[in-house]
Amino acid sequence: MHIAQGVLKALNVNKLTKCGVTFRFWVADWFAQLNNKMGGDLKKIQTVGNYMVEIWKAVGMDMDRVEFLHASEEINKRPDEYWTLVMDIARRNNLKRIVRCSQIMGRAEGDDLSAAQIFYPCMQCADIFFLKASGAEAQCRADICQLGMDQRKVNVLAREYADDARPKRMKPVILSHPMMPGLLQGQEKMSKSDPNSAIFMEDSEAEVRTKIKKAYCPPGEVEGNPCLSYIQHIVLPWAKQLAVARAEKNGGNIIYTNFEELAADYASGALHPSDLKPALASSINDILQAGSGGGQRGPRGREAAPAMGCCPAHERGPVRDHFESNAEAKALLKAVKSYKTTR
Ligand SMILES: N[C@@H](Cc1ccc(O)cc1)C(=O)O
Repeated sequence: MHIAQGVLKALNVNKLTKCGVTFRFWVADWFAQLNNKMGGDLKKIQTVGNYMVEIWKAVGMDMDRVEFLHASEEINKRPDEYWTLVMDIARRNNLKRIVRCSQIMGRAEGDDLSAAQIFYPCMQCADIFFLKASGAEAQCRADICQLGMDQRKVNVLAREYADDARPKRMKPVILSHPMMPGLLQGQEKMSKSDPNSAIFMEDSEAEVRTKIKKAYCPPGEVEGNPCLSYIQHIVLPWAKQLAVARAEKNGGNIIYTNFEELAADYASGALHPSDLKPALASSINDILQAGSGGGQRGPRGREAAPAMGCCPAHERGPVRDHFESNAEAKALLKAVKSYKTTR
């Protein structure tokens, strides 16, 4: 799992549950199978699902108002309701409209899609109206769809369908998080097949340093700079600050608590990539490593940074430790690493 799926998701969930929202995770095992992930092996897919849940728990997602639902199980509990919805959505949309949703499966519209990949968007759209607790009223739907920007097309389809359905249905609110770019030049997206394009939740301290060192970070350029995206969307929201250790001649040590100030300094050249990158790597390592004391450790010679604001200290970022010290988690990670991914 890359850091956007791990940390960004946990941040979003914590923000929502803090406001009183109940967050239902739809563990989309059947969807991965329809999309031929893991060669369509449902057992492997479910192991990957369990590993993801394990990471979210370890990274400090506040579990009080979080539920995990497995698509394959939930659909089989109320098949009449589910498939009636799927058929109605399929009947009210032409093939072109469904194919336009291909991005939600990581496919392009021009790809040679299987018939399963035509089911997929119809089913994902149905999920939104199916997700309320069983026995819910006929108007049932997820109130808010919180997914990545890459899932927007199907969420819009659901809003359109809400108007087309008879009787009409309530429209869901779409809350999309931005997509994190890949770390290397020209990588619009992180790629699971190129380990250097993303930080993974179980990367070692040294791997994080090497990846950030290699990352694209053109001096003075804020737009399209993946290092700055990481700071804006992951480090600052999580750690509330970025502490940069700098030689006196380069301006001395500085702590940023807000992205606009950091971006302005970066754009003007006052903050240089060679000072920014080690700070970013340390900060990511703090997020992933409980053993270092979470957010306590600033760059060398600095006063300790305050603890991460996002969650209680005892729940903070023990991802790396967890997968080392917990036998079950360790076995899960080993199994997942042994799988060959399929496109
Ligand atoms: N399409 C999503 C997975 C998903 C499937 C069904 C849903 O209802 C929601 C999400 C993805 O690829 O990440």
